Amino acid sequence: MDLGRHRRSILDRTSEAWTSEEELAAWAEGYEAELRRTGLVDFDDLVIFGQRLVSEHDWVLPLLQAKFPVLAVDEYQDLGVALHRIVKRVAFDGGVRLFAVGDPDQSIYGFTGADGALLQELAEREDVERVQLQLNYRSASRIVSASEMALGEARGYQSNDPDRQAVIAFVECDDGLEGQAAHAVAEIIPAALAAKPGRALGDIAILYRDYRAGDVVAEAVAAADLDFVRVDTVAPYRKVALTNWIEDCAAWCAGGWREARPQLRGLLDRWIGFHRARISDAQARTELQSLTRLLWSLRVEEGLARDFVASLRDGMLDALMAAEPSLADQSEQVDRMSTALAAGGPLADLDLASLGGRDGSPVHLNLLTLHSAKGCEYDVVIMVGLDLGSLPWRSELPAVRRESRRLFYVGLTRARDEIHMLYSGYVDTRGGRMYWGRSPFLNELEARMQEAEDE
Ligand SMILES: Nc1ncnc2c1ncn2[C@@H]1O[C@H](COP(=O)(O)OP(=O)(O)OP(=O)(O)O)[C@@H](O)[C@H]1O
Repeated sequence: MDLGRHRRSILDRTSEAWTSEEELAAWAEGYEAELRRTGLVDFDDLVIFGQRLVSEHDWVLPLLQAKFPVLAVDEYQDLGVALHRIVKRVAFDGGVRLFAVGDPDQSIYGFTGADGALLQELAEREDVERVQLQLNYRSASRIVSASEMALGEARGYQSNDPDRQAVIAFVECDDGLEGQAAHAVAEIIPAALAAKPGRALGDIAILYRDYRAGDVVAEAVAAADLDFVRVDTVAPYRKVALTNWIEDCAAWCAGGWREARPQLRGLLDRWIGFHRARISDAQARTELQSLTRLLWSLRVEEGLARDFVASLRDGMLDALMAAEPSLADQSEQVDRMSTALAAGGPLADLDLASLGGRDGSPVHLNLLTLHSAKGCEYDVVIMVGLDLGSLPWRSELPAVRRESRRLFYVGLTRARDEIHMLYSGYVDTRGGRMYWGRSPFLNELEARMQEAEDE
């Protein structure tokens, strides 16, 4: 167990759980003492202090309730004990109305201390009304059943359109990950594009376990001259509120303004939200007028994303970032965005519409880690690297193995119409090439599908 996880998951410092890990507790306490001495807090502190604030001070509750009468929590399965305790305290002691959504089967952040069982615990309370959704509007029925078989648990999910056709393919490829990526590019993608009129690259995703696999896939996709967006840790910039806002402004300026997609009002509200210091109503009005004028002047049918971002920065954004120290981390991502868009950068040729549509862009193939695919959906999902030693790792403790299985489940449930599972039967490790066979998840899934067909 690492230091961060120890701090995040054990809240009571006098408990046996804290003290029994003597060395870890000493390190954690020494680290925290150093933070306090230098007047710093780290990300874990934000949650730990928040938890202490609401737990130890009753007066905070009515204040929170007055300002936030309703608390909505999405992806509840990703919460750890500290956030869970905050939610319970403000909802059940503080009278804040709670609306929580989640799916324990998609809990894939156990390594950060997240625990899907906390959602179950919440749902089992007598004062909580539990609503279990059963109808799946996303995936064709065979995909819904296959996902349940992959999970190994009957959940009773039904597709809303039982007649929709699906492709579920187990594909063995020579040449490891390179061969799998090459096969996806040369065979699966062209066939998928041809299979449905109007389908575009943006309706297809390639999912992989980590950024190293992402590099291999990106290389194959780039070699075939396909446009793609990559959402993982080596993406050119991270998605933060400011970069999302810039992308949405780009979507609006590239033609979205005609149909109010996105709405200008939302862009303006988010702009005001970036100001941490309180601004007067008059100031806010002036800002909004200037921003509306600026965005209106930046509308173009076609143009380079680079010019747009430069104008937005010169016009207003740089001044905001300079004035708001709280935006420092986000400004760094805006700088990374500008660098990626600059001549010679990986996104140098990106046009405005594509910047606006980088999430769900109709013309860009999506390359994502399984973790970042959560919450997304595509017509066609291609999962690569489904070999033992990659997904799952070879020797995993049972709890880790269960999480790997859920990761596989998350991948499968992203697909609307087609799911392609690629493997080679071996993995390349530091110790050389290991012929451990394909993922046991595939063996089980195929056997269960066969069994169901035979019945
Ligand atoms: N009542 C409905 N009628 C028609 N389509 C719906 C309905 N509810 C959801 N959908 C569609 O089903 C798809 C999945 O919905 P959504 O993304 O909200 O599911 P989710 O539970 O968050 O899924 P996951 O957690 O697996 O990502 C979306 O394309 C959504 O538009």
